[in-house]
Amino acid sequence: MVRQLDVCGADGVPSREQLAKLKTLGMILNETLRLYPPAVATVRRAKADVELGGYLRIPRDTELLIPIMAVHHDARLWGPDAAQFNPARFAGGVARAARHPAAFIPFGLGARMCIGQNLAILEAKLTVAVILHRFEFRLSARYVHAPTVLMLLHPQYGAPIVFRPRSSSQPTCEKMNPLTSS
Ligand code: HEM
Repeated sequence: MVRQLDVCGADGVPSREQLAKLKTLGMILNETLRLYPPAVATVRRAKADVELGGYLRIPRDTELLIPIMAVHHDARLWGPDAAQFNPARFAGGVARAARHPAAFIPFGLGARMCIGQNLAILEAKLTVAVILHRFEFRLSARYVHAPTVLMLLHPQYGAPIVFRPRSSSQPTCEKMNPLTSS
């Protein structure tokens, strides 16, 4: 059961402990994007003949599929627990989470990487914080784990979640709540 994430004190300023909770939330989101990247692959076309790593010659105009999902699940990069949900692997930052600094690529890489990356992460953090401010929740017993791809990765049978309103005696976070602050 997910219970609580107060992200600000009574004065609206996050404490050290609350900042630590936000960092943990970022790690959880990263680990979710690692195991279940919504964009499972991206494509690049070589503008010129190029040699990769000294052993692979790629002729101009070749299209390359970059398998984001496979890179994120590669045990050579992520270690023997690559298939496990372990947000702690991001404790030292994204670049140190795997054996290669560019192993985590849910938003792509380089000049054409996702332009909405920061917005997407901010939205996700705010959404979780606002939900946790008002509800406790847990996965429904009806949930079936069946990630599948239809353009994007998504749960084939949905992700039913059971919400329970939190008691009103909990501390409030009005100043950081974009839905209620003026
Ligand atoms: C979790 C949310 C999102 C994920 C996982 C995601 C993922 C991606 C990926 C993998 C690419 C291709 C990057 C590459 O080939 O290197 C991409 C491109 C792009 N994304 Fe996102 N994206 C997300 C949210 C958003 C949002 C919120 C916006 C806009 C507000 C956005 C706008 C774009 C645009 C415009 C491109 C094309 C960039 C270019 O070609 O220069 N994305 N995204």
